[in-house]
Amino acid sequence: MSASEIERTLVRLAHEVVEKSNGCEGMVLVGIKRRGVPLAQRLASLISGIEKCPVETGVLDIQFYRDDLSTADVRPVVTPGAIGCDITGKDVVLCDDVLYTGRTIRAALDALFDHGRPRRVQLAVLIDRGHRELPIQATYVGRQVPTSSREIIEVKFQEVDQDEQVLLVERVD
Ligand SMILES: O=P(O)(O)OC[C@H]1O[C@H](OP(=O)(O)OP(=O)(O)O)[C@H](O)[C@@H]1O
Ligand SMILES: O=c1cc[nH]c(=O)[nH]1
Repeated sequence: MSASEIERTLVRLAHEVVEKSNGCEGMVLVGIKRRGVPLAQRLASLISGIEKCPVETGVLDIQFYRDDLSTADVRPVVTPGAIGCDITGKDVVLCDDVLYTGRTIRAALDALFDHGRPRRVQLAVLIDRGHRELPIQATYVGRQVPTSSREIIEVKFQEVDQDEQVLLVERVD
């Protein structure tokens, strides 16, 4: 995906979030580090522009220790720290760049509920590449990309990578 395709996709996702949520009252977009954070901030800004109301954002810091991208033996490590917003009673939209096995989102849900009790939690991802290992599904998907387990989706955002594109690359062992 080029920068303009990413932009168009985010505009569509923002409209979908507003439509499904019937506005943005009580909404908090929580980004998963690293690239979920700019995703949440950009969507919040777009939603805010559509609805003419402020939209809060937060951050969850979840990192994985894993030897490769396909094994089930991964350990999510949630970095304790402020999420940066109050989520109790709120309509939380978790945001991440890629949805793959679903393990990051499972860890994110655990971490989220350590911070409070949201009214509802939805999930927005830029890319769903399949290969789920847990029963997790995104509410909002930018693009479904069928992949083989030898392939990797590389999302590059200006804020993190000083580049803006999505690539499908072959994994090198
Ligand atoms: O569904 P899963 O199998 O958990 O994979 C998805 C996660 O993998 C990527 O993060 P990564 O671990 O590569 O960290 P990074 O974004 O900090 O590079 C991506 O940003 C998602 O958070
Ligand atoms: O292909 C993948 C799988 C997990 N996370 C990514 O960023 N890309």
